[in-house]
Amino acid sequence: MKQKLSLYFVMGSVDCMKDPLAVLDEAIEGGITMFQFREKGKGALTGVAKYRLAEKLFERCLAHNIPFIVNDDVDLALALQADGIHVGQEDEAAERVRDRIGNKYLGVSVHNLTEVKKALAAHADYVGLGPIFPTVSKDDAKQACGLTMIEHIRAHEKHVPLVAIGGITEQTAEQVIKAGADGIAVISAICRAEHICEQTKRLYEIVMRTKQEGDR
Ligand SMILES: Cc1ncc(COP(=O)(O)OP(=O)(O)O)c(N)n1
Ligand SMILES: Cc1nc(C(=O)O)sc1CCOP(=O)(O)O
Ligand SMILES: [Mg+2]
Repeated sequence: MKQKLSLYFVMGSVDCMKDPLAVLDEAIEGGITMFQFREKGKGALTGVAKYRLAEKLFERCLAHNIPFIVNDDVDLALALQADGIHVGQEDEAAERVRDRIGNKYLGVSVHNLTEVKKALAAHADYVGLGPIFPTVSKDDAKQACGLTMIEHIRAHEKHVPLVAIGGITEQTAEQVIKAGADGIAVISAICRAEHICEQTKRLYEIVMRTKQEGDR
């Protein structure tokens, strides 16, 4: 799991400045290790249109052996037979989601150590900690928790697979991994890049090099 979390790309049509399929293709070519379909926000697709887009993005991931995770929508994840689901503290309860999805991947958003322990008790496969830095991609994001929260959680839960999210860029990725995250989850660092493939390659290289330097 920790390897899969290394460069976790989160995206929906609203985040993209061009065709989401083209964005995903370039990100895959650049080396993403996991993908989350997060169709959310003003102008997001719903119903059949959402399903059709998810289906096409999933096909791309399947062809390249990239785990395809659905954000929030457990019914969609089950209908597509996706690889997993990501839920937050205000979504369907993690225990119930675990019951519904069997052994598919379950990711849970956390903001502190108490929530990490609860997520582990619900048999989450990984936790998503954020926002580490201020973000432009989530309207209802909490206050940034900074690198110290990664260090704090890692000091108390040495083995939990943890991906950091929120405002992470090429400039901050190294510090995030050094603080103890197993990977970075990003929207804008990839979606807003002028050259998506090259930018993704740079992020991948930073994460992998920093993990190797730390023997992880
Ligand atoms: C990897 C990852 N971590 C955290 C989140 C945030 O989930 P949530 O708090 O449920 O907020 P929404 O993304 O649903 O707006 C995430 N999606 N992915
Ligand atoms: C989807 C999401 N969840 C967050 C959390 O704090 O749980 S922050 C966030 C948005 C991440 O996008 P960007 O890389 O553009 O900052
Ligand atoms: Mg959610």
